[in-house]
Amino acid sequence: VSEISRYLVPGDVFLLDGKKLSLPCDAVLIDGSCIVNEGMLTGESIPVMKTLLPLTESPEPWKTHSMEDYRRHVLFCGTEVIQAKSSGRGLTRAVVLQTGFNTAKGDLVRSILYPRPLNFQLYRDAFKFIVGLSAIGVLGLIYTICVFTYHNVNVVAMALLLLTAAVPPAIPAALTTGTVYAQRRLKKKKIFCITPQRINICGQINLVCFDKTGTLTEDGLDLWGILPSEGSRTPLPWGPVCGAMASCHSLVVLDKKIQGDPLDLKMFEGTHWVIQKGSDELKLRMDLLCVIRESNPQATSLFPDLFQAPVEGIAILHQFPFSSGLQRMSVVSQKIGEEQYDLYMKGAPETVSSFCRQETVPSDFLEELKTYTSQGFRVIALAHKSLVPRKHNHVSFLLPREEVESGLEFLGLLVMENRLKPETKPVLQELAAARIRSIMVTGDNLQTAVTVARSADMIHEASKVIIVEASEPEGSAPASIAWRLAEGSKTSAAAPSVSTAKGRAEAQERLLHTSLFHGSCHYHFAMNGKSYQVLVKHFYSLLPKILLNATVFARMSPGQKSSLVEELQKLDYYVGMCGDGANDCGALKMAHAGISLSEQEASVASPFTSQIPNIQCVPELIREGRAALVASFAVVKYLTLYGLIQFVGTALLFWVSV
Ligand SMILES: Nc1ncnc2c1ncn2[C@@H]1O[C@H](COP(=O)(O)OP(=O)(O)OP(=O)(O)O)[C@@H](O)[C@H]1O
Repeated sequence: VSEISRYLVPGDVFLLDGKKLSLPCDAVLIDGSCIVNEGMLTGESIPVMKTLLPLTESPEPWKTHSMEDYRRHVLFCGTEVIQAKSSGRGLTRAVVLQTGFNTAKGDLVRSILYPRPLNFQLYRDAFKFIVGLSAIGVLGLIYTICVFTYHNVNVVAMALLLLTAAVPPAIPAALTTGTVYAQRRLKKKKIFCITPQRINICGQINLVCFDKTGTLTEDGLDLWGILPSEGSRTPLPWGPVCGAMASCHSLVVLDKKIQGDPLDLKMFEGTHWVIQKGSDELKLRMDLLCVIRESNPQATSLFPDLFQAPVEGIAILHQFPFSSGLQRMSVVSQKIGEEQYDLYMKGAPETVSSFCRQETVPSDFLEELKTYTSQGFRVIALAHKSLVPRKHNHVSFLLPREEVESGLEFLGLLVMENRLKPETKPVLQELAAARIRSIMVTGDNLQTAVTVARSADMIHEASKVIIVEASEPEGSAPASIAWRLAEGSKTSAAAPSVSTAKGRAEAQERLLHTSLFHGSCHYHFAMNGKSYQVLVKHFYSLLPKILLNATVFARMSPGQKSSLVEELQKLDYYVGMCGDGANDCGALKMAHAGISLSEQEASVASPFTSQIPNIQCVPELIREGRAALVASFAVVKYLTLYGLIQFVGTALLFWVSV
């Protein structure tokens, strides 16, 4: 494809033969599936699975899907196809959608050539300042014309001399000198920048939003435990839970190494199974990925029950990939040598439980979830369904996702450790000491996020956390907001002791009112994406007051993350955003200074990219921004003073000399 890429036009069909390929255009997959590295686009270097566009009646099926759905079927220009798998009907095929500047890569080049105009006070003031100087220059011009016309001398050259003395032409250059040197220093610290004008803005940042997983906490979370919904808890016997852990992931084998989402990786490692390609021996097509039991004697002796599985392996027939918006992923799989198909789902516990038959969800599900999230664990739920072979034959996985993902059986919870990176706490303390606000914006559970924020010192031990729960209007009831103190918040000693439930509720309400409106104690608001959405829609006038003290935003979708950054900017904050994943892209672009933690040198995702995967880059960038700002300002002051002295001196000379 690369040789003929300049001949490609939208509508052309091309074949992918499985070799590595850097895509020359945006294309939609119509047959087979691909594994792609989209680091250039998202800053995230984990391989992403692209599936074929489902068949629909619509003449333009890609337009009927949401952006999130659409991305799962589109191969973007500039990204790299690592593997292409056919669907058994010949080679993998894709249709060209866009070429040249209209593609994703074109977007990157365009964002470098024509960055988004900056609405920065410094640049606005610099413009006003130059207009002021020009006015002085024009006065000088009039003065010279008057003086020299009176004495009948060559006016033009002299008049221009005075005009240019007042407006130093080097001012724009002076404004960029600081940034050029700062950019060089940042590069040495492995922080890359595609829009150098933003470096000056970094000096003004007074609020930084942080993503949690992979940014504040470690990416490779260790599997802490499994909590099956029924049966004995240790050791884990073969069954659907084991099947889900072995097959419900989007891991791939590249260069003999298993790669993919760190969460998937840890979960799969917990099973001690291995990934292998289909083979004649297994009576499976070569392009199918399967997970099989490993005959590792050491592991077998450690986990005897795990290895007494009545199945040889599981073939993964189809994947419905994970997306932050949906908060879940599922796979259709088949036990090797059996006719039956299985659907396994994993994702956020609240989301997964909503797809399950309610009788299969344990009655203490919410309490168990709270127990683990309040200790700061990351909790994932698993679910399963057997697909009836008669009805769901070999094309079962081509059925719409919603149809397959229904009436599931709840299997249990996976509990993963959420360890803070060693650099997180000192950096957050440094920012707090510099009076720069830190906010956590995450897709994870609210209680987990609050606990992590407390352990990272984002919320001080003595501070209260007030959970804001806003609900949509229901029937005749209008939209409402409820406030409640989060678990672990110390109630004030001054709080009156009330024994009745009603009295206690009233006392708590009074306490909240006092803390909120009379500033008697330090408090932080925390809310989830749903409540944030309701506040934006129904309580917009209250939003600024809440945002001024909100520190934790959990279960935020990518769209809500960028909307939050925009709302904070409306409050005149200079907002920095530091994130690592594809779900942060919108917010990274929206912020005054978006910093993506990525192995890539540049991505369309954000103006700054730090190759060192921790938040130490944030104070570095603010420091360099301030240095650049101060240097630029000092040079501008020097040049202006120099120009004005020259202006006055020349004007006096003109007066004296003629
Ligand atoms: N690979 C995955 N498979 C299934 N569910 C997942 C997977 N990764 C995350 N989840 C679930 O979806 C939720 C949202 O994920 P998302 O990637 O948006 O945010 P996050 O990784 O939890 O946090 P952050 O926004 O801080 O990176 C997670 O809290 C988790 O419950």
